[in-house]
Amino acid sequence: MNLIETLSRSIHQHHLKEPLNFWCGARVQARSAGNAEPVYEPATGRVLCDLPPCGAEEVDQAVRSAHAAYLKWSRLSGMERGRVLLEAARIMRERLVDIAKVEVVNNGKTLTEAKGNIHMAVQGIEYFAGIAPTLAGQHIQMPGGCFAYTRREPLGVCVGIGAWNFPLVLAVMKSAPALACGNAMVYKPSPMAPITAVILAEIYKEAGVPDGLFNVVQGGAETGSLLCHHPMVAKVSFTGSVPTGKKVMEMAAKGVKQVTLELGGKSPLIIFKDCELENAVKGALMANFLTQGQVCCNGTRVYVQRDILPQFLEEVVKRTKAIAVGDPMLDGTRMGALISRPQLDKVLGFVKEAQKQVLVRYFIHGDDMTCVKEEIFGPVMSVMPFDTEEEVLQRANNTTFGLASGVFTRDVARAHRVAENLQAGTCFINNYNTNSVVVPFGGYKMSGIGKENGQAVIEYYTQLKTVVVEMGDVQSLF
Ligand SMILES: NC(=O)C1=CN([C@@H]2O[C@H](COP(=O)(O)OP(=O)(O)OC[C@H]3O[C@@H](n4cnc5c(N)ncnc54)[C@H](O)[C@@H]3O)[C@@H](O)[C@H]2O)C=CC1
Repeated sequence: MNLIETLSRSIHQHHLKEPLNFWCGARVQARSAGNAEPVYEPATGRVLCDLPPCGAEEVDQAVRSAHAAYLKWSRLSGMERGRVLLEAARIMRERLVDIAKVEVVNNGKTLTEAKGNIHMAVQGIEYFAGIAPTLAGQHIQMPGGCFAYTRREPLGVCVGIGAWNFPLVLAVMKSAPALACGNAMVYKPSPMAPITAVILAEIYKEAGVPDGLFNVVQGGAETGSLLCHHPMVAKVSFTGSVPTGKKVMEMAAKGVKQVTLELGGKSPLIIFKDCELENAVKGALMANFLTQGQVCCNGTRVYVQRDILPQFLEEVVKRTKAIAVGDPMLDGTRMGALISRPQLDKVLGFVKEAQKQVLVRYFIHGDDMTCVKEEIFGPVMSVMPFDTEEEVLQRANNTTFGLASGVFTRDVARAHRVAENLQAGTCFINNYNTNSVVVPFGGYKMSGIGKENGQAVIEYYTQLKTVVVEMGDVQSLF
C-alpha cells in the first residue's frame, strides 16, 4: 500500500463526527455556518470539515450551562468527584488507540507519540481524581479559645483556551484539575485541532459528570475574547503564543479574573564535556524533535562545550538524517507533518534566514541570529559552542523567555548549581522533556504565569476562605 492509499484509509476509518460544540451535555450545532474556516488534515492537506465559530449567544449558553452544573458539582465531596473522574480515565484508557488515531488525523503527529499523549491524559485524570479527596483547609488556634479555619473552595466557571500542538492533553491538563477542585469549565480548542476536545466532553458525560460541567465552544480569536470577557467566568487558563497570552491577560484584567498563562519558550540545553555523550545526543533529539518540534518547552538552543562539539555534531546529524519521516499513522514513523502549510512556510523562512545570516557570521554573533532568538515551532535545532560555565549561564539566561532548560554533566554539584542559576520554570538534568502530570509545569519571565500539573496547580483552581470563630463574648470598643 502506498502513502496516499494508507492516508485515505486512515481518514475513512476515523470519520469525523459533527457538530464539534458541546454544552448542556450534548453536541450542539453552531447557530450560523457563516465565517466557517476549514479544518485540515496536516498529513495530506485535505479538508476534514468546516468549522463555524461560536458567537456571543452560544458562548453565553455554554457559560450558563457550566454555571448550573458548577452549583451541583461543587457540593459533592472530593471523594465523589474523584470517583467520577476515575471512571472517565477508565473509559479513555479503553479507547486510547482510537482517540490517538483521531489526534494523528487532526494534528499530524505520529501515532507513537499520540498514543503516549493520550496515555499522559489518562494519567492526568487519574492523578487529579486522587487529589480531589485530599483538598483540605487548615485549623488555626487563636487567643481565648477562639479559632479560625480555612476552606479551599472552587472558583466557579473556568475557561480553558488551548493550542493545537497537544489538543487532548491540553484539554485534560486544564479540565481535570479544574473539575477535581469543584469547578466547571468551558473549553475552546484551537480551530486548527478542534476534534478531540469534544471526545473528552463525551467521556466526562459518560463517566457521570452533571450536564454542562465540561463544555466545548469552537472558534478562534473572537470566540476566545468573548469567553475572556464573559462576566460569569472566574478564571482563564490559556496555552499559546506570548502575543495572544498578553491579550488574554489584558481582557481578564478588565473583570479582575485570575489567569494561568502557558506561553512560548526558547529554552537552553547545556551540554558539558564531561557528559555521557550518547545520552546527551539522545537528549538533544528528544529536546527538539517531538511533535515535529512544535513543543513549547523544547530545548532549541543547544550549547555544547567546545571540546566535544565536533563529536556531538557528527552524532546529532547522523541520527537526525536517520529519522523516519512519513505517514504519521504508521507505527515506524518518527516524524509526521507540521500543523499547516503556513507553519511549514514560517519554519522554512527561519531556516533560509539562518543560512543567510551564517554567510555573514563575522558580523552576527551566533546568539543574535533570528533562529536562536525566536520561537520557531518546528524541527530546527540551533547548536552553539561555549567555553565556561559562567559564560554559558549568562548566554542561556539572555532571553525574555523562561519556560524550561536542561543540563548534561556527570558532575553532580555542577548539575544542581546550573539548575539553580538557570532562569526557567523547569530544569531537566541528564535528560529532556521528561515532563509528567505529577510535577509542576510553568514558565518564568514572559513564558507565563502560574503552574499546571502536580499538586501546585490546586492553588490556581481554588480560592481560600478564612472562617474566624469567636468562642467568648464580643469585646466592643463602642
Ligand atoms: N508555546 C506554546 O505552547 C505554543 C506556541 N505557539 C506559537 O504561536 C504561533 C501561532 O500559533 P497560534 O495557534 O496562532 O497561537 P495563538 O496563541 O494565537 O492561539 C492559541 C489559542 O488562543 C486562541 N486565541 C487567539 N487569539 C485570541 C484572542 N484574542 N483571545 C482569546 N483567544 C485567542 C486561539 O484560537 C487558540 O485557541 C505558533 O507558530 C507558535 O510559534 C502556538 C501554540 C502553542
